[in-house]
Amino acid sequence: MSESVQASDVRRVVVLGAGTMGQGIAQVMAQAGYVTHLYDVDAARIGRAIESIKQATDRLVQKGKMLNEARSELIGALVPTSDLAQACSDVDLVIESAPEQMELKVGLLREVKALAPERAILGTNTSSLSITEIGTRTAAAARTIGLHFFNPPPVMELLEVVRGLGTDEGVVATSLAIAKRIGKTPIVVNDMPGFATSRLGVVIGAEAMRMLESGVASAEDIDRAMELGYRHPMGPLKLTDLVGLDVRLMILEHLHREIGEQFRPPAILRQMVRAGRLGKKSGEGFYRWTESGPVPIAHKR
Ligand SMILES: NC(=O)c1ccc[n+]([C@@H]2O[C@H](COP(=O)([O-])OP(=O)(O)OC[C@H]3O[C@@H](n4cnc5c(N)ncnc54)[C@H](O)[C@@H]3O)[C@@H](O)[C@H]2O)c1
Repeated sequence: MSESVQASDVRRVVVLGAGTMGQGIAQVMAQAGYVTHLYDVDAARIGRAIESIKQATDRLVQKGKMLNEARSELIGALVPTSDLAQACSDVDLVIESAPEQMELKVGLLREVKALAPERAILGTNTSSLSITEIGTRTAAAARTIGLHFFNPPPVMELLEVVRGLGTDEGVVATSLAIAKRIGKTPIVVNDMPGFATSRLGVVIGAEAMRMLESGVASAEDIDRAMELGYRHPMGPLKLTDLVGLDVRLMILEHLHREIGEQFRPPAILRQMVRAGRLGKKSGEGFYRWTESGPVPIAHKR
């Protein structure tokens, strides 16, 4: 295999998946000056994501948090695309942010590997799946790495860099340099299910759901307990709404299989996902999401 790209040579990025996370990641990468192609199987999602980025950055300009010129450069660096081959033809860094399903991610990254130059780093924003498995099954272990962003990516400071068993140390070093360039603070974590963040985060979220199920307190009071009692910036149920209940369910199912009983998904979570109550993105989860923010709702026990 030829050498993977050095951080100073990274110019062109492809973000795969224009959902909750892909949209924010594309914004962050474009803001740092990378030519950022945003791809999704669902073309309508790409258009919506670009529109949301335009609106979000417009608000930043209005609040004086971003210069108009910086916004224009950011928007100019974004390239919406439905043509995967064209997007990958000269890519240096891929950031896959498709749904949390191993088969889907492996299939997509295999396709990308066949289209991209050998120097390209294959990053995945998976919250819990094995980087080692993804790298092995795409036959690209050395240049496969976890680049785990947090929600919302333009605001959250952490980048969890996950090293698979076969990940090249040069690829880790390049990822750390990229993290600095995009203004994030990286941590390096070895590839274990749920890494350092999701493994702890979903335990609190799942326990909060079980407490709601058994009637310990209302959703807002459970959240307040952690916000005011433990200084969490956001309670676990509100955070689950922000992440997406479907995303949290997929992570819990994976960690339940990999680690054990403490990760068994609560019944209320399965039921809400079946009902299409996915949180902020569907308008309702543990809260109803309005223009002015989350509004408490009563939960049947
Ligand atoms: N939601 C969070 O807070 C959060 C935080 C960190 C990491 N993650 C991880 O990020 C990834 C994406 O999560 P999300 O919340 O953005 O999901 P999402 O459902 O909002 O978005 C996923 C997007 O991927 C697209 N997609 C589906 N199949 C595709 C394919 N074959 N090629 C390209 N695009 C495809 C969908 O159309 C959708 O737009 C998951 O791995 C998740 O675990 C999520």
